[in-house]
Amino acid sequence: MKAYEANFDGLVGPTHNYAGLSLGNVASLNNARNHSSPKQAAKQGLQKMKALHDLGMVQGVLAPQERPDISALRRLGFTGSDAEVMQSAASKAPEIYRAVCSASSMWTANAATVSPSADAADGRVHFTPANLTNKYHRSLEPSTTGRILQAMFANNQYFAHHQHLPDNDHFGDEGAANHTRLCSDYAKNGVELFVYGRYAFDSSKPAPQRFPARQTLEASQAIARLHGLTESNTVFLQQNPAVIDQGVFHNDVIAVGNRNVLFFHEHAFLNKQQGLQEIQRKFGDASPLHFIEVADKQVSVADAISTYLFNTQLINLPNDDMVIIAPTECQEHAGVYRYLTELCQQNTPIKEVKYFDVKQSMQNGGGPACLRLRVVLNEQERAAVNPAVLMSEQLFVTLNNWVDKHYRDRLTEADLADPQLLIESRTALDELTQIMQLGSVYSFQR
Ligand SMILES: NCCC[C@H](NC(=O)CCC(=O)O)C(=O)O
Repeated sequence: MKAYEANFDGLVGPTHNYAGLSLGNVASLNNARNHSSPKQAAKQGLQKMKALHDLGMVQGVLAPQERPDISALRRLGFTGSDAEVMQSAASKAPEIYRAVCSASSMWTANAATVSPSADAADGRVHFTPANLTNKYHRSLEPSTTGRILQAMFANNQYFAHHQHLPDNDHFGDEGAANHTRLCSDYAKNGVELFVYGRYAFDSSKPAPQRFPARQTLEASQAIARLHGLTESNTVFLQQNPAVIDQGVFHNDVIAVGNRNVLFFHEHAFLNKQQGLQEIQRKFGDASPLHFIEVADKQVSVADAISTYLFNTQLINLPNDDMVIIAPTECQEHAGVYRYLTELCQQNTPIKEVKYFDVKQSMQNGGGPACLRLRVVLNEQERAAVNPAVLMSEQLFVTLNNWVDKHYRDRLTEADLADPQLLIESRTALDELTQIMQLGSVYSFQR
């Protein structure tokens, strides 16, 4: 049976803002406290989704989360009406308040790890929401993410949903941002590559010194067990601690894979040669595997981080050409633009680059690849997906109108404490759950 790679992009939420919450993420810290435009951010995301849909891809939408997260504040001892909770947290604990306002669920590469049915022992598609323990603002996401995924992939004949890993740094898990799958054909058994930043239970092993490693080996191994993967279709590779210390907070800032291509920077991995050999051995030789390695003298790690050359989507169009979906920052950087232009003329499956403006997201360290969760689906599985979450001409128009109706053009830190913002956000999400037929996934609806 034919299988497709579907991309589920995060719809940017109404509180999108720049709060400088992510130590180790250069863009997040550099843009801290700038004003944002939630409306523009949501529309940039919708444009990318619609463009991929128009290219003939299966494109879906993942709903945003409820922010500010009032239940998180109540759990921390803030009391009174919702407006009182907001205002007392904003004045007494502004750093906590900013965290509970983050629209960070927009980066759905961190929503979950997904294994296709062709790889899993029980022949189902497996989902494990990421616990995102390393950053408080992101640790608020997994339970709601789980509910949203269950509402989208509701048929347990085809879809298996796991609880997120234990909420502890030992099992720090950042989802698909540290996971990529190589295969000769989406429908066939592939090699799932898990990239981790450190060992949780062995402090003698290499680890970054300056910035946190968000993903542990033990978390990646647990996901592989839960999904029923085997030794022969998994590879665990350590990220180079030196690049984490330069600002590569997820592997998808320095490497991306699709089908028979792994595109990565020279300094991405520790024990690179050994790792690549293992990938090649497990991939087999039924079809050619392309390792496209970018040397530091071609593009430095710093330039990779500022342009997000590797936070690109590698997709196969229906005619089977492989295309790179890149942020316009790559086009604006002379060296990276030259590299990409030359890449398309070489003898690799990559034939073309398409550039998209996702600046509102980029300014928080999220490129095109951060904005999407990949789910490989065969025809039966695809037919079992909640149809209201799949992009179409109609859904594109509906969601643009919905954004126009509910979103602000401009948001500053002071605006986050406005009780009206909570009302606007809940009104918008309540309507969205009807549009996307999700049921009552948010706390305020339960
Ligand atoms: N995959 C991209 C994730 C980007 C995300 N940024 C943030 O949460 C920044 C939020 C802020 O600083 O307002 C992160 O670092 O996890």
